[in-house]
Amino acid sequence: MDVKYAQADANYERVTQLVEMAVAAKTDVIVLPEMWNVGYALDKLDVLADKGGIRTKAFLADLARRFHVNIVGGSVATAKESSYYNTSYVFNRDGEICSEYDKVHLFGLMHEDKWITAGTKQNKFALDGILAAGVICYDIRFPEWERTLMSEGAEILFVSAQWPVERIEQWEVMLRARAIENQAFVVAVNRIGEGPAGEHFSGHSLVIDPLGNLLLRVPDDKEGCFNVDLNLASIEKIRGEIPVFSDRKTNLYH
Ligand SMILES: O=C(O)CCC(=O)C(=O)O
Repeated sequence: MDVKYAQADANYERVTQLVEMAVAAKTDVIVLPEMWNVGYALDKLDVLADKGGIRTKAFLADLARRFHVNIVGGSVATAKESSYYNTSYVFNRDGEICSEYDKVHLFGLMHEDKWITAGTKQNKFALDGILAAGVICYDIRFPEWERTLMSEGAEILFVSAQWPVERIEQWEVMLRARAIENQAFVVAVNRIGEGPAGEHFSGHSLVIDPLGNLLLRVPDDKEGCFNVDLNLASIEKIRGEIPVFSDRKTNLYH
């Protein structure tokens, strides 16, 4: 998705169009990018942040219920009490909220930490009975965070991002590593388009299997809806052959 800077109405409308495209392809789970409601309009959050996430929660719940589809709702800028957050909501097919996650690792290079308050909670949920976890953008640089989220049986890691093109090779390498080390599918959605200071986001969304193989690499700068089938049955064999979770020496780690 090309997120329009500081233009909430246009972005909600575009998400509706993209969700309609996705459900036409009989999708089970739809994944959105990071901060899709207003982009990184950090100095305008007093006006633009979604207060209490009320608009986004009603919007995603309605889409999920109406189209009977699970939605990993990327993230949006929210205002909660007297602070701003980079918040992800997950809704199941019945339009019920499964998770609310505030981004934990804030990206100092884009001054996110000056405007946004860091979350303190994990993001784990089940969709159609499948255990999964979610993180946002810079969170992927902290493998101990993904390990924490994935160590109790989660099979899919969802990632939503506004990751700039100049570090897109790092994005791909780290995501493949997160898939291999956690023996899990990684579904990573990155926005396209330009930020307010001329930052370029190339998309390059990825779906990766538990062995690190690419199942999908969306062509750069292409907006749209892209579908992949995940063979979840493969996970049991992979984790059985090389049991990294039970081989951990947690007493030696900090
Ligand atoms: O870690 C990076 O290189 C990019 C992170 C980022 O852009 C973000 O978290 O918003």
